[in-house]
Amino acid sequence: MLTANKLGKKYKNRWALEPLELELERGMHGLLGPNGAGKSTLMRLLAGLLVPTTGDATLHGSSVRSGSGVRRQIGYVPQTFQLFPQLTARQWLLHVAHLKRIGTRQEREAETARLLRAVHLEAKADLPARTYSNGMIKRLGIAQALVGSPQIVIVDEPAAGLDPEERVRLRNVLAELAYSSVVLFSTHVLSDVDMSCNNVIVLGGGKLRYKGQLAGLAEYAAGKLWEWEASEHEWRAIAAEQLLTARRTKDGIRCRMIADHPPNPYAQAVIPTMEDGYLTLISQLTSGAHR
Ligand SMILES: Nc1ncnc2c1ncn2[C@@H]1O[C@H](COP(=O)(O)OP(=O)(O)OP(=O)(O)O)[C@@H](O)[C@H]1O
Repeated sequence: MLTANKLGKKYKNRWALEPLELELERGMHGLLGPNGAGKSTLMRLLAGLLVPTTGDATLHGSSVRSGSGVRRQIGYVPQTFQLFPQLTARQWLLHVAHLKRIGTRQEREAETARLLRAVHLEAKADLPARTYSNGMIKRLGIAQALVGSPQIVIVDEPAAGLDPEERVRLRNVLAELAYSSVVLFSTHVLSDVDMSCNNVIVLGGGKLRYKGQLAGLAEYAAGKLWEWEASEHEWRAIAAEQLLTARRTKDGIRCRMIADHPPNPYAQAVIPTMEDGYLTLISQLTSGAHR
């Protein structure tokens, strides 16, 4: 189990991440939060790549910064992943396996073949990386983090810049890993969390705002989500940022809005999704209600 105990990071006088407590068990954990919320800071602290200002992160009781034994149990994939464009995926993974001191050449070759299969890169394994799509490069980034079978896999924004097909492929790769490892990934794509995670962590303004089951996030919007059919005139009178969605229908414009009270007599309360709950929580932060 990966545990954060009063884990926090300050730059000068400002908390990038206020001290928080977390316990991550095997499975998929989504990390959400607006830009600057502290997601990368948290992930780098958990991966042992940043020195915390307070507290520590531990894996089965040992600090993630206590040495190479623990470090080898944590695979980290940064937002942008640099590789040598002339190397093939196979050459790159063999090189990483060598750096991670994986046994004999034969063992390194077997590990490389296993990982190429795991991230579905076998067909392109012997082509230079400069010929790869963004999605393939991300999958290679994940494969290199998996060399040596770490128990913890931390991925910073795996979905960024990928087309929907590659996103699904990558999500499935992570979901397969989560059968046997702790997988933590950050994203701005709520549907990726909705489709693959049971557990979610929400950061906002450097603070932990929510941790728990995905279903619990929807509760933030319970009784606050309204829908109604507006005329074009009414719709134009509502500030765009107040609406979650506005969809043209044959009778007008179907508006969806978060508000403490019905915005008009025709608005009906609707059952919120996890995305509605997340947006409600974040809108409370920006309005100051949850500071
Ligand atoms: N090296 C640093 N020096 C000073 N401030 C930093 C440093 N790294 C991060 N910060 C600040 O800490 C806060 C959290 O940054 P972080 O990168 O963790 O956010 P994030 O949630 O990952 O954002 P994004 O979604 O934009 O990637 C931000 O206000 C950022 O400016």
